[in-house]
Amino acid sequence: MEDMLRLWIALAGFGVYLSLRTVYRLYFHPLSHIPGPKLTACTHLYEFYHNIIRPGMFLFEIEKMHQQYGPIVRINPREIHICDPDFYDEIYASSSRRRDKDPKYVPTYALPGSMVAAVSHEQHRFRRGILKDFFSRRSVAELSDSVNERVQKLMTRFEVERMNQTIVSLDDAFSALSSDIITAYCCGKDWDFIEDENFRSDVRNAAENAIAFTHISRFVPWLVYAMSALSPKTMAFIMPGKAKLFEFLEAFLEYGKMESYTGKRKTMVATLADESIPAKERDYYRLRDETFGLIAAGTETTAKVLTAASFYMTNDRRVRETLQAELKQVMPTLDSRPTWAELEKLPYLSAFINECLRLAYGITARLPRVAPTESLQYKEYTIPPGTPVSSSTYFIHNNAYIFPEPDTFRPERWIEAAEKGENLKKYLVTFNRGTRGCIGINLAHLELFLTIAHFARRFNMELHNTELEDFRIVRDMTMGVTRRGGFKVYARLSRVDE
Ligand code: HEM
Repeated sequence: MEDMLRLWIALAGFGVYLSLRTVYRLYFHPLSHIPGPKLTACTHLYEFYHNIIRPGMFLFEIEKMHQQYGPIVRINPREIHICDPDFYDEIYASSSRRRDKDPKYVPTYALPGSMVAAVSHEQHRFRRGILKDFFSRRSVAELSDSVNERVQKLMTRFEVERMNQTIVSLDDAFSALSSDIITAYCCGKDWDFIEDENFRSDVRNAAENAIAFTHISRFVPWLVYAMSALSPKTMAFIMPGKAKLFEFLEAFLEYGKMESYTGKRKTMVATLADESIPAKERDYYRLRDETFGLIAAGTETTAKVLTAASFYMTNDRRVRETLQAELKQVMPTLDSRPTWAELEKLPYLSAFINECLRLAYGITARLPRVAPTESLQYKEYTIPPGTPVSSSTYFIHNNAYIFPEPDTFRPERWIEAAEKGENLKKYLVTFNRGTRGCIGINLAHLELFLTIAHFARRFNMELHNTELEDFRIVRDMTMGVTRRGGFKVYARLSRVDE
């Protein structure tokens, strides 16, 4: 009887706590003046339901909130989403202003030792500073020959598939290419996935595992730390793809610490492990997470844009013919080897790549940033310091005011804007912006220009089991997911006439 009484008192106490918390969140919380549904202001369960029970659907709920409440909404008790492209650079500000990551959001990446998961501005700056020279325009340009070598290897492989009239899974092929490029740059050697019969990529499998856990990791953050410490056997049971990659990485980490890539430049791994770095910033978990993060970030994102490119150049004959006609100017024969700089000067190729970047989105997740010491002012709303604020790429790239008929693939929009003196690129945020934006943007551009140019100059395609609907995003699992998972293109290749 006494136990029952205690239980009732405990339940009543909990009920009072929840009621008081609800009243506080609704009427006294520093964000109580921000528009949005009462339910999202009161509880995280709304997001839990729309991201875990209905995996990856919260992004579309945010879209509905904006339709009802306007450009600024409180999407959960402690977070704001702003759908106004002209406010983007305030949220994702450059180095003169401090931007932290949200500690409640970084478990999404399940890589606590990486730069992408560093919460404070200072820790991030330190981690990014170690590697930033590898990704400067000059360093990446020096990498051109080695990237070109791998692109040519893939083209030779495609030539064999063409002669055999095989149906090629282009997304697997591009994933093999991008993971070989970044692994070699990072660790000093690659897995040679391009030569694998099925373009098998353990990086791709690991990324798929990570995507499946992305929202769960955030709601159950201790899982991330528990997973990091799992024995290889247990990890292999829960996340076979990630376990396999970690297994490979161990050997690569050892190799990368000793070997230099070009003879004059150290590998990224060796640089991360250098004795000048404080010991706790170069332990095994830190090296493993950073390397995994670099390889995963450099693989699926780039491969996704290349896959989209292969589809859009085939889906519209006019696009393909315009692209091929322009490419012939710098690639008079199928064996021509234009430089990156020469390709960048081609207006239609550049416009085509921008349009692929727009509709591939990169990351659809909302990527919150925190201004720790600064109040942000959005119209009449003051956002207090310490508030996580975000603006999803998905909404900016689909903004019909900036990109009329946003669902239509139309490279000409970039050329027309340039002719009118409009800076449309300001609204292309596939790589995010500011201090925490993509470090790999130059490398991604190099890969996109070289691969698309050589592929489009040499091959035409007949699509199989692939249509426009396969490129519509139906879920946000950090990466945008379609009805059949990632972007997939199946095609039979044929040769372009000299
Ligand atoms: C088309 C290809 C790519 C796209 C769309 C893309 C997109 C992005 C985005 C949106 C972010 C911000 C993530 C966040 O805020 O949490 C990011 C960060 C990052 N990206 Fe990329 N990326 C691409 C290619 C690459 C490549 C080739 C690399 C090479 C290693 C790379 C490495 C990274 C790293 C390390 C970060 C974390 C940067 C930081 O926290 O300072 N990315 N990328």
